[in-house]
Amino acid sequence: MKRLGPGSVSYYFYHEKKFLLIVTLSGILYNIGMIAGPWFDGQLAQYLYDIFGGTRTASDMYALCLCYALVIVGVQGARYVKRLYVRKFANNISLAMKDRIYQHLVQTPKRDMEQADTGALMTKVISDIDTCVEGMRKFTTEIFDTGVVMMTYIVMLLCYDWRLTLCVLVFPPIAYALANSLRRLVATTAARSKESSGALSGMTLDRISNALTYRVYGEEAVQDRRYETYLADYEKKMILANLWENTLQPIYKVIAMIGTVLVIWFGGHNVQGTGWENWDIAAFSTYLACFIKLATKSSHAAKLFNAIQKAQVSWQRIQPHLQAAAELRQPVPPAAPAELTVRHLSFTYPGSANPIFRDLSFSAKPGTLIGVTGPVACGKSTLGQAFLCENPHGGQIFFGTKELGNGHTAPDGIVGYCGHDAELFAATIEENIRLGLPGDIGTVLKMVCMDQDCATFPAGTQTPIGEGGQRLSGGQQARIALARTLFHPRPLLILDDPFAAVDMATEQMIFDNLRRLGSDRIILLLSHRLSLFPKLDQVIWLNGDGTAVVSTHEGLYASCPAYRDLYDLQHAQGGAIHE
Ligand SMILES: Nc1ncnc2c1ncn2[C@@H]1O[C@H](COP(=O)(O)OP(=O)(O)OP(=O)(O)O)[C@@H](O)[C@H]1O
Repeated sequence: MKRLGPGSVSYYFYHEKKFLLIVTLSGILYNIGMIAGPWFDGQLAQYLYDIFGGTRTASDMYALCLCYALVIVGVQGARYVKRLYVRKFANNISLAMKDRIYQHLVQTPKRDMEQADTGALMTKVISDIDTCVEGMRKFTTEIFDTGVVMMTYIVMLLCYDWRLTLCVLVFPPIAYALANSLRRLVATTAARSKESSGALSGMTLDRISNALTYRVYGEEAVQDRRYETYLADYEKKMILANLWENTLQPIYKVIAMIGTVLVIWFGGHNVQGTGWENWDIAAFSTYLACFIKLATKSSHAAKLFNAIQKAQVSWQRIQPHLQAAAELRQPVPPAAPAELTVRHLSFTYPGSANPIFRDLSFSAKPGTLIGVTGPVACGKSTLGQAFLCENPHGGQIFFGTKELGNGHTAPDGIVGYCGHDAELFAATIEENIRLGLPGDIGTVLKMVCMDQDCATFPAGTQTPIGEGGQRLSGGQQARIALARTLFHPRPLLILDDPFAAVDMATEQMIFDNLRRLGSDRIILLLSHRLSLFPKLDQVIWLNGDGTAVVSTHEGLYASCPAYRDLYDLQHAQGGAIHE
């Protein structure tokens, strides 16, 4: 049997089976109890008639009222339980879905996330989950509130007068049919309003994050006008969506209620003894009350159709995220040092005809420091990220006998990565470095020459650094990010321009520390600053046209004019030390 996964709706129903059982039992109790209302209403009318006629006393009426009150308490108690657990059921599903979506989004390759409009994506996904869960909640509730209760009402009406019931039951299906025929329109307008809401969120995020740039370059008025157009579009689409969703409700109700005229006409004949059945006042009142409740319920069915249709549309959009998040990665302990072998590695960005690099092969033993450089935008960062395997690459990367495959293999305990972006978060320095790993961070702080900076902070390593590390200088941010990479033991380190924001003396000190630390590690140093390259064991020069040269500093200096020119230029400016 196929196992239910988070990419299937049934999975969520199945996981909440306990709450569903409680909802089912209390729902059946409540809805069967609902027919007691019309029955008691009819009896009350009859008792009143009998009291005036002298065949009953006031104490009979009191007893009936007491019974009615007790039944109401029981029925409403069941309703309370049903509603409470239906909410719990919906909340749990919403939490489970949001958790999975969150897991998926944080696993999405960073470049993909940057290319997607993150604000719009988040708004759409979260509101799609809400719509979807609302549809599931309504479906669950209405099975009882509409399905079971309508069946009980129909059975009761048939018992009172089956011919009249067949006549009056013609109208509610007309209301259903109308609601059903309009559900696509309702879903489409709702989907458009959601898209517009997502675009507005993206625009808001952009306006806030780039506020300074817009202000400095006098772009504020232009951006504000742009924002206004998004706002106006959102307003228009929201109004349209609400219009289709809510204004048709009274029309459904009127159609479903047309049968009331027949009930009064033919029911009156039944009471007079000239109709299909012989009724007393109680029967007439019960039948009328029951039919009105049935018609009201019928008009609610439109809301159910709309909710389910919208939920289906939302489900189709979030399902791939939920499905993809099904295979969650678990962190594993650091791998042992091993040899790195890269064979015929190639990478081309999706949609591009030109590879960033192709047929790149090299190997390195533990303790090797490899420099990667080349002209501006030659693909250094792209090569570094190939080891994270976030995007599919051609060729093979072996670490020992393990192939770093295409797909998400980053937490395999092999690769440590320090990217261009420090990716610091609003927490203390220590928390940013640790990321949950126990141990003393003092050593790595010394290694990245950050220990003295920390000593000057008011709370030392416990100092909160703000969102993105905004309370630190660029150089401090870069060193904290490097400290984090070094603190988490990995045998293969990819360091993307880690010295870009530090002075040359600090760069030298950190490098010497790296050399000591790297005695059993392989370190790839991606940089356009060549001052340290003479000290590296291997250098990879990316030409920027997809080709590359793998050699040493001396080898490249002798054979690659572009490398030599760049090195000499930096050396002349005091940026490189040729040994
Ligand atoms: N997500 C992407 N999709 C398509 N092309 C991309 C993407 N990211 C980068 N590129 C392109 O790939 C090329 C290499 O980019 P990359 O960032 O790897 O170069 P780099 O050598 O690290 O750059 P720099 O010299 O600025 O440090 C560039 O031409 C860039 O425009």
